[in-house]
Amino acid sequence: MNSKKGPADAKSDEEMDNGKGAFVTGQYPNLLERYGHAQEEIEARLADAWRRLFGDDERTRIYYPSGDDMGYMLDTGNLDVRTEGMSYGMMMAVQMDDKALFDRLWRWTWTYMHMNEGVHAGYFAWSCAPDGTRNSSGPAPDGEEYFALALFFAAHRWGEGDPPLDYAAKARDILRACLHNGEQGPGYPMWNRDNRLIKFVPECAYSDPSYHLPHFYELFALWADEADRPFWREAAAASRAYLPLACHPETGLAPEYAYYDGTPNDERGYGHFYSDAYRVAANVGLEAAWFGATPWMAREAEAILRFFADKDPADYRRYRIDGTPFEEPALHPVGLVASNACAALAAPDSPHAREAVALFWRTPVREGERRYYDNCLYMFALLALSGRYRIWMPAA
Ligand SMILES: O[C@@H]1[C@@H](O)[C@H](O[C@@H]2CO[C@@H](O[C@@H]3CO[C@@H](O)[C@H](O)[C@H]3O)[C@H](O)[C@H]2O)OC[C@H]1O
Repeated sequence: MNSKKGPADAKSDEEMDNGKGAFVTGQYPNLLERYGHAQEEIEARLADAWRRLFGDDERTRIYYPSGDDMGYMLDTGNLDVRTEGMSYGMMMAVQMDDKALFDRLWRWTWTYMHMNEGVHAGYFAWSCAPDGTRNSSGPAPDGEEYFALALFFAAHRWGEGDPPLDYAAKARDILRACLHNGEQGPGYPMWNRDNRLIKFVPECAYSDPSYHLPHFYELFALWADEADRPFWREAAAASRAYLPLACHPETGLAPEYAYYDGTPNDERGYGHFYSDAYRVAANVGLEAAWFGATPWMAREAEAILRFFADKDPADYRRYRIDGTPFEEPALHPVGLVASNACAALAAPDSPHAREAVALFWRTPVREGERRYYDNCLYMFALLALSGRYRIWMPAA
């Protein structure tokens, strides 16, 4: 891996796709400051959002302590606990250097969600009730990928502890299951071993564009089992090649689910730009902050920013990826505002980047029943736009 190459030094798409690995910048753009906010103001906003999400404000909280040493993130709209939310909470906690919170979330996850046996052994049940009862024995791969990276970062910030706080060992176990389940008995890998694309669920043959995190896979290529490192490097390249196929060239919108050739998958009625898909903009933004933007990433960010520039969040809808609106309103407009703002990291000079970030800055965290997903995307956006969403490397 090369180092000290900043986001300004945009790489060609080929350079990112050649399987040789991306660049660690070691520097994180603070777009909020660049766009005129004082550092104290930014810190205050971060602290306030953190309090609202993880404190005891019943209007905005999404975290609930449980017993002496556990806690969970509640999907307040569905009244369940999801691997998505638990892994997001862990990623937020490690970025904010809150080990106590991280450990509470991980203990809950390990106790109630981790599966030791059955066809999905080594994975985590994607949805549980707040008392820990499983609602499903199936996993959702976006949880596993976030768990793995959050655990590596925890190991690098705080060191390995006793099981289950042996973070890096657990991260490697998860990634091993993700690639090798099914090789010696029943089960399915979470990545298609031939095309190297992440699946929507292990037993299906299609993908969810918002699950593609090439910037995570570059780091798995450094820290996973040695034998699997080449796969992770290739998975990063495969995802970078896949996203341009899945995202509409004019609007930048991705469908929730897509086939391996990128075409929207309407089989289950989710081949449109809806909740899951909002994360593509945030992912592109974070990848740009970490490793720089390829020309495609900059074009993709510009397209999304342009598409939403003349739209009022109160009127956000479900859209076909060509931009045709449905009557149905967006379920998570605050999350969409937040993710769109992140896209500015890949195109900071685009004419709509400042407006998107200003809109986010004017938007408060969400209150009410549907707040969980919005507020997760909100916190990630605040971290990314302030240069506080970072790669934690192993101590030298
Ligand atoms: O069928 C399930 C499938 O639903 C599950 O996917 C997880 C849940 O949906 C995704 O995020 C949701 C986006 O919409 C918001 O309204 C929800 O609050 C979010 O949770 C999430 O990324 C997936 O992990 O995966 C397993 C399948 O069996």
